[in-house]
Order: sequence, then structure tokens, then C-alpha cells
Amino acid sequence: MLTYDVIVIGFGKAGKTLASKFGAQGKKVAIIEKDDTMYGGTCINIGCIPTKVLIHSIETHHGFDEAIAEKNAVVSRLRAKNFKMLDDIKTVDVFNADATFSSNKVIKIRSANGDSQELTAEIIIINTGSVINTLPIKGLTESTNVYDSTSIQNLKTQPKTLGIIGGGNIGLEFASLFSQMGTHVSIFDPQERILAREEEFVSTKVAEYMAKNGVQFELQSHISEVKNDGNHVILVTENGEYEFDAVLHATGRKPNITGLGIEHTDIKLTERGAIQVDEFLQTSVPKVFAVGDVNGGLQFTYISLDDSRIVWNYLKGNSDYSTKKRHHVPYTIFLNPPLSRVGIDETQAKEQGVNYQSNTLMVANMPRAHVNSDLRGFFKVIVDADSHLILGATLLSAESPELINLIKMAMDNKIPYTYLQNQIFTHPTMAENLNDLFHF
Ligand SMILES: Cc1cc2nc3c(=O)[nH]c(=O)nc-3n(C[C@H](O)[C@H](O)[C@H](O)COP(=O)(O)OP(=O)(O)OC[C@H]3O[C@@H](n4cnc5c(N)ncnc54)[C@H](O)[C@@H]3O)c2cc1C
Ligand SMILES: NC(=O)c1ccc[n+]([C@@H]2O[C@H](COP(=O)([O-])OP(=O)(O)OC[C@H]3O[C@@H](n4cnc5c(N)ncnc54)[C@H](O)[C@@H]3O)[C@@H](O)[C@H]2O)c1
Repeated sequence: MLTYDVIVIGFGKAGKTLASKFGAQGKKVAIIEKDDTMYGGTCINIGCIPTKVLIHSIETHHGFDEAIAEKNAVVSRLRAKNFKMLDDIKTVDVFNADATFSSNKVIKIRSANGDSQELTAEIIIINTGSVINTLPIKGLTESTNVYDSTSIQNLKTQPKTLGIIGGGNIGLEFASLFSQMGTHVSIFDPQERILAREEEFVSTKVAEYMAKNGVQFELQSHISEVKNDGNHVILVTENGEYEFDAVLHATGRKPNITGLGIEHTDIKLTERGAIQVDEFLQTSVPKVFAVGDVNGGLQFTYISLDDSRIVWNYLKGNSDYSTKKRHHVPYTIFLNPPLSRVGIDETQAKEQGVNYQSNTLMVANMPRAHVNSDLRGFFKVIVDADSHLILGATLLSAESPELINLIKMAMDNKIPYTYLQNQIFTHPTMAENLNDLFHF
């Protein structure tokens, strides 16, 4: 049995950050990653980074083959860099093996060649991420030319037509990507409108821009079967049959606990199959933590990173910050133009009975938008009319993924909107429009 100070299962954002920090302090750390194409985790290898390289490449007028090559180059570079970052630390051992709990504090690791050994540590960090939620639709897994968010990134040729099952973050981002390449895309989703959690006019505007790129929406539709006709894929719905060169299914991701041997421990699961944690991400076993997607929280890389901060501080005896104190989590869906959100929107302000004011500014009225020759979108904010604090913002525009972080910072630091109204901003930028946006 090998004894460590800390064992990390999974090379995701939180796990690698903690392994690196403990290693830098001279702690003996084992980090176990079962897949040698996944050093750095989902984000770097099959998630955020490759998808955004593809989007950026296509938006800067590269073709399909070039975009795929660029994506492969970036991913290989970052994967190698991530591996080296930990492998170079003397007290950190990186194992390429499958990890399973034998008991609360003992992990059995098995490498591809069948070798196995047992490891133990007082502190164990579970960072096994999430896996694709494959719906039990007849023929979905058996049909050819049907892809998930990972396999579609390795397509050899650009499909002329693409059907997408699921109009969530992944479905919409791939729809935007492929439609900009000239592929005819159709999105199938049971909901009445895309982005159902956003205000209706946001959904309408996003749908309008996507439709201009040729995206078709098959909403309130239910797929009963997926089948092949030669090389084509047929989606069978109550409204008829639809034929495509390729189909992507993207209907959510679920915490990855398969094969972890949770049944050999006292770790509890939530009703939804995530690892149950407290506000410091500690499981029901003391000093065993679950960080990132596996604990059932928001599935973003920056949440996994924030989880690592909470665990790090907690283990250093600082319990000032916890998930209970995590506020104003922003997000961006990388469409064209991108949609970025933080805080509450007007519908939620009304529901909460807040005395609010709202303001909307159209991108077409912004000088920088004319420089960029992109007049699409709007900025909308909600403020508290009494305290002057910012309650939320929805930005549908170029550069919104950067701008939203500025608004989040103002919200976190309780900076009143009047400050942004009178702040000096460089010109011509999209940020300078915050002056007018906060002018009520
Ligand atoms: C297509 C796509 C696009 C995305 N885009 C964005 C985005 O733009 N922005 C954003 O913030 N988020 C995005 N996300 C979400 C983001 O990627 C995830 O929330 C984040 O990567 C989760 O990280 P994690 O720390 O939970 O673990 P992960 O990075 O998922 O790492 C878990 C690791 O554990 C390994 N593992 C699992 N089980 C075992 C075991 N038993 N033994 C050993 N190793 C094991 C896995 O192989 C994996 O490498 C995207 C996701 C996808 C799929
Ligand atoms: N930009 C980003 O930050 C980013 C990008 C991609 C993914 N992600 C993360 O990855 C997670 C997973 O993304 P996702 O798009 O798979 O999940 P999601 O939860 O965002 O969307 C799932 C979609 O599938 C639809 N759906 C459910 N059942 C269906 C059915 N039978 N037929 C057709 N559609 C059906 C839902 O209505 C929903 O629109 C996201 O929740 C997000 O946290 C983030």
C-alpha cells in the first residue's frame, strides 16, 4: 500500500489545481487519471477549449479542415502542458489508471496493462467530472453518423446537414458553429422556446440571429426513433421524419460516479446521483471531498476552480468562504453574438417584488459596434431603485463574455450603478456603453 498526504481522483480543473498547490508545499500527492488523452480534464480536451477554438477559427474565416487542425494543435499543446505542470513537481505522482474506492480511505488503481495497486491518504479529492446523458431513444446508440459532443469534434468531413437533439448550451454552440460553416442545422427540443430560462425576448432575439444563419428550430418535438437510411440519419418525431448527414445529441451531462466504488464507502449520493457534499465540498466521509461536476453543482470550469478554492481554504483552517457565499455566478453561451448573463433578470425582479429600474441599450447605437460592423444585440440591466445596487445584466453582443465579468465585479463589491454611469472608459469600446446603460 502506497501512502500519500493527498489523493486526487481525476485530472479536472479543481483536482489539478489542488494537486499543484499541495505539491508546491512539498505534500506527497497522487493524482490518478484513467484516460491519457484527458490530462487537464474535460475543459481542455473535449469541452470549453476545443469548442471555442473551433468557433474562433470559423469566425475568423478558416475552413472546416483548418479549424479542426487548429483545435487539435491547441488541445495537444495544452494537454502536454497540463501533464508536465504536475509531473514536474517532485512530490506529485501522476498515475494513468482507473481509480476505485476499496474503502473510505483506500483507493485501488488499475492501469490499462492490468497492473493494480492500493493507495491511501487522509485527504481524498474526487474530481471525476460528468458524463454525457444519453437518452433511451430507440436506435440512438446503434445508428451510424450519430455523434455526441466529443465525437463530433473529430468529424472527418463537414456535413451538409446536421440535426441536433437538445437545444441547451452544447446544442446551441454547435448549431452556431456549424451554421456559420454553411451546414444546414436543425435543432430538436421538447421546450416551447430555446433558452427557456431566459426572458422571452432574449430567446426570440437569439433565435432570430441563429435563423439568419440558416438554423431551423423544431421545438416542442419529441424524437421517438433514430435510424439510418444508407449513410443518412433519420429522426422520427410526431411531426414527421427528418433526414440528415449527421446528428448530434446533447441532452445534458450527469455526475460521473460509475466504477468509483462508492458502494464500498460511507459516501452518500444525492437523489439525482451526484456525490453529496456540504458547503465546504466535504462528503459524508471526513476529509473526502467532491469537487467540480461530480458534486451536482453548476457545470462550468470556473465553478470547479472555485470549488478548489473552498477546499484549499478549508483545509488550511479558513472557512470564511463556502458555496453558501458564492454569489453572482456569470455565464456565457458562445453564440454569434454571444449571450452573457449575471444576477437576476426583469422577470425575476418582478417575482421577487424588488423595487427595480431597468434599462436596455441597443448595440446598433454603440460607436464600437459600427467600428466592428456588427450592430446586432442589446445590453439590459436591472438595478435596485432604492440602494442603487446592480441586480443583474443580460448582454447579447460581441465582447459580452469579457464585459459580463466587469459587471459581476461591481455587483460583488456593491459598487452602485452610479459609479459605472460616471466612470471613465476607453473609447471606442463596448465597455464605454456602460455609461449610458446605467443612465436611468
Ligand atoms: C462540449 C462542452 C463545452 C463546454 N464549454 C464550457 C465553457 O465554454 N465554459 C465552461 O465554463 N464550461 C464549459 N463546459 C463544462 C466544463 O467543461 C465542465 O464543467 C468542467 O470541465 C468540469 O470539470 P471537472 O473539474 O468537474 O472535471 P473534468 O475536467 O471533467 O475531469 C474529470 C476527469 O476525471 C477522470 N476520471 C473519471 N473517473 C475516473 C476514475 N474512476 N479514475 C481516474 N480518473 C477518472 C476523467 O477521465 C476526467 O479527465 C463544457 C463542457 C462540454 C462537454
Ligand atoms: N458556454 C458554456 O459555459 C458551456 C458550453 C457548453 C456546455 N456547458 C455546460 O455543459 C452542460 C451540459 O450541456 P448540455 O447542452 O448537454 O445540457 P443542457 O442542460 O444545457 O441542455 C440540455 C437540453 O436538452 C434538451 N432535452 C431534454 N430532453 C430532450 C429530448 N428528449 N429531446 C430533445 N432535447 C431534449 C433540454 O430541453 C435542454 O434544452 C451545461 O449545463 C453547461 O453547464 C457550458
